[in-house]
Amino acid sequence: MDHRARPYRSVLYIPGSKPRAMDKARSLPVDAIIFDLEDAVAIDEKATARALLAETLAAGGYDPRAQIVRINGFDTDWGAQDLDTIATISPQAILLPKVNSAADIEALATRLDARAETAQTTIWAMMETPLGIMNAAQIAAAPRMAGFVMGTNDLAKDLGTRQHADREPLLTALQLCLLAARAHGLVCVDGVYNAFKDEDGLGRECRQGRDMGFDGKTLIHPAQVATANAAFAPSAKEIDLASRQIEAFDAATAAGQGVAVLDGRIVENLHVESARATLAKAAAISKLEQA
Ligand SMILES: CC(C)(COP(=O)(O)OP(=O)(O)OC[C@H]1O[C@@H](n2cnc3c(N)ncnc32)[C@H](O)[C@@H]1OP(=O)(O)O)[C@@H](O)C(=O)NCCC(=O)NCCSC(=O)C[C@H](O)C(=O)O
Ligand SMILES: [Mg+2]
Repeated sequence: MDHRARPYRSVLYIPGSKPRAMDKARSLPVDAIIFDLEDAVAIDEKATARALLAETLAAGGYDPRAQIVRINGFDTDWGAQDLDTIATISPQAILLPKVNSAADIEALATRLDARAETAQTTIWAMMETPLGIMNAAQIAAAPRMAGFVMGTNDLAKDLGTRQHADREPLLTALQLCLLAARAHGLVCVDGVYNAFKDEDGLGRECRQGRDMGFDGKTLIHPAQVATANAAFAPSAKEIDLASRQIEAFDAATAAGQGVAVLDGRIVENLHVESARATLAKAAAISKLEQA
């Protein structure tokens, strides 16, 4: 499936060191999984997590969920070995943490190009450093790029922001990354909500992310999945409006007019494009949930 056509409402991180959690994910209704070898894995567990993850992914059972592996950076003791091990199972996508520039992506792409097993592997970038945010457009345009994941914890740390429920200190960075992702046809998913037992707070942040234009939210616990799936799916009202906009525009076109009027508002070709995208997203979600 084309990476922009598939839903990414819920993108769950799973530590590569936790076999029970990796097993549980085979039955969770998530759109995508990030199998993590980076920050969720303690230093003395890095090697065992890497081997366990390769074995677990080779065993499979995660389709139709999108599967992304977050390796450690190449400036650490583990990044090169992570890639060597994970490459053997032809991963769908590699997520590179703390990306600062297009050169970081090009270096990973060169390593992937050198192996037959990773011919189809795409690259996702963690957008979580001030330099990375400033270089978002060139990173989005780099080879093999398919998606951005906002790393709001690292970003807040580097910026020295205070925590605000409305995330005001982070909004410029979030919007810059969305702009760059959309300009280059990438998926863009929002950062995690750390208080995983606070359903109301998560719901608010998901709605904010959806309003901004994110495709979905990264999650840290299964209890967060339903909230994200609901927030990032087109609502029944949106689906109804989209269908009626298409109908009204088709009728106007048949009558030789370029613009329709529905519920007191104009409907032009660009609105019909959005309406078709809404219906396509709803259909993709329905297909994924039935698979
Ligand atoms: C947050 C947790 C440490 C909580 O763990 P725990 O106390 O074990 O949770 P529960 O007992 O409530 O778990 C219930 C069952 O659910 C399974 N589980 C828990 N978490 C996950 C998960 N992420 N994926 C799949 N399954 C999960 C447990 O195994 C239990 O199963 P069972 O026993 O069979 O019923 C824990 O949730 C956790 O470790 N979460 C992931 C944390 C993580 O990945 N952090 C790194 C990513 S966030 C990040 O790095 C952001 C970014 O880089 C930035 O800068 O912002
Ligand atoms: Mg991070």
